[in-house]
Amino acid sequence: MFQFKWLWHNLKGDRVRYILALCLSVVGCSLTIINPYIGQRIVDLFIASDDAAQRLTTERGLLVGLGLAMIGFSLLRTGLAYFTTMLFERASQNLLFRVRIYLYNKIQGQDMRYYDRNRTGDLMTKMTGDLEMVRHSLSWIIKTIIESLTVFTAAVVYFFFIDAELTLWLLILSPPIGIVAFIFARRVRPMYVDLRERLSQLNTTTQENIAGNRVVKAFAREDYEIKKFTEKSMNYSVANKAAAMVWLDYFPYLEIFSQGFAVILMLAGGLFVMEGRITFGEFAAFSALIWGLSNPMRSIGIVINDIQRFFASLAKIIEVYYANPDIVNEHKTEVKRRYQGRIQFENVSFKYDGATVLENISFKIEPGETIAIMGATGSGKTTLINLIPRFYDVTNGRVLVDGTDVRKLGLDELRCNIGVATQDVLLFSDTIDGNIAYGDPDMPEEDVMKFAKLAAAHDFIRKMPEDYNTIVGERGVGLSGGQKQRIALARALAVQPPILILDDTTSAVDMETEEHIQKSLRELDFPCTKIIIAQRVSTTAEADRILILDNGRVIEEGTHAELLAKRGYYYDVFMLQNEGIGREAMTHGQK
Ligand SMILES: Nc1ncnc2c1ncn2[C@@H]1O[C@H](COP(=O)(O)OP(=O)(O)OP(=O)(O)O)[C@@H](O)[C@H]1O
Repeated sequence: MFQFKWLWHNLKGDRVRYILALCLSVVGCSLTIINPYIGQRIVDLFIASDDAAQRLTTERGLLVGLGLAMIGFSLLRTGLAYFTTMLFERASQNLLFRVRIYLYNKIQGQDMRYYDRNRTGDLMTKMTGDLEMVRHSLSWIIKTIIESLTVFTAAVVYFFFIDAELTLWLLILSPPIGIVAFIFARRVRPMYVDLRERLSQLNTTTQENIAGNRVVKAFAREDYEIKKFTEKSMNYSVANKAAAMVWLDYFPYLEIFSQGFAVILMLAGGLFVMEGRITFGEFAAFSALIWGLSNPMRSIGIVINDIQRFFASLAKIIEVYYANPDIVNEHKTEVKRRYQGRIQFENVSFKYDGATVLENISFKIEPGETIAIMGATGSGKTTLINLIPRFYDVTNGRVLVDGTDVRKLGLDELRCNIGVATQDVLLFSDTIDGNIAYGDPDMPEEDVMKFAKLAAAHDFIRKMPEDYNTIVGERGVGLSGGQKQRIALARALAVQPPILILDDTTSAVDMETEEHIQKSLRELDFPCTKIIIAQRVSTTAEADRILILDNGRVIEEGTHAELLAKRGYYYDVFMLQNEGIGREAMTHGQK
């Protein structure tokens, strides 16, 4: 079975430990028949025999020996159980650790499309609850199954040796129990698949709510969110109860059958003792071991439930385990080169799941040039720049960096050559220093400060309680939008990339600060091609060229002056943004 093959594969390094644990479990559980056997001897020799009183004096040594053997085997079994539990725990925890790291690497290695399709809450469930379920299955469920089967088999074999007919009478109950268990398992399985899905929805809602708590508060939608969460929680709870209730449908039958063992033993065994077919001691041995037949039947429901949970969780983990990104680093390089920064788009088109977003785009950027991209919201600006570091691959055409198709460059080399400040600023829960030096953790503090100054962030950082060592909260909590943008800019500059991409990075900063940033960008002390997405004409005016995007097409291209002269989209935006100034100038002119 594929799932077990997968487990076996991932037990690599702990296989010997795990097999040893299974073997010791079998040995330990087989020993359960020894004490009933000793008990049988004691009853037959020293309690039920005609000369029992005499034996107590003549064979006292044997009695003491049997008593000590009972204690000894009990201790041995306890010791084995302790040791095997330890082995199971170690092996399963090691597997959990290995698989978790592997899955984390897998998730890290996925491309943007994967993140578009998978919800964070679902991925978190896979990395936590599902993995823990698999570990639990390995250390507990499989162990329980093996132990139950061993005890059951050992008891049956021992019973056969004592009396085959009485054993067959007892085993009469096994087929109906097997049938009930089979029907139960078939009915409950889809319920656990559904349950797992509901858990993932619950976690997604929780994650989105916590991450988006500011929006919730800003719109005073706490009640709505609580209601939404309660609904998801209720869904999960209802599904859980439904699964538990199914078990209750079958539980009475299994319980009755399990108790039936004791009844059959009492009736048939009693008759056999009266007929002299078995001794009192043998009857006592049956009684002492009958739990070995009934207990596995009792726990069958719990085990089946856990097995279903295990399969539902394992399926989810295997999904991540074998998910392969479309964009992979096929051209790994030993040494990462520094690019010149020449960029070319050649008839590039791009679709998101069938929807065309960019169409036939061609342009060229020479090393060191600054290109501004402007266009209405949703026109495809972010999508366009996402194609340069290969966050997505083109649908048609080519994106070339330094004359080579980006698909033929080493992915890590390519990305190391590009500094990006994204539109949604994400800072890590770390110090400001750690955030700026994210691309190069060994960066000296003076350099961190240098880049903070270039990004106009130094002054406000200085005013923070612990300067550069101030910890910013998750996603940069504690900073204003403009401050976050400036730290993100410093982070992008700090890698001194030959290609710098700024996606609306100065939208939240004031004009004066923007002026400072623009001056810094003009005077960078390393060669750098800059692509700046911006909505403000003040940001784009000084670019070497401006591209205007509309509905995924370049509709205008040229310098500030050229585009103004064209009197197209750029001119309209310019007039709109400078309406006041324009009117004033006209009034002055008329005077
Ligand atoms: N991950 C995605 N999956 C599917 N469609 C997407 C995805 N990201 C963007 N789109 C769609 O692609 C189009 C272009 O989006 P894009 O983010 O590139 O626009 P933009 O010009 O950067 O907009 P803005 O100025 O608002 O940032 C939009 O219609 C958007 O809905």
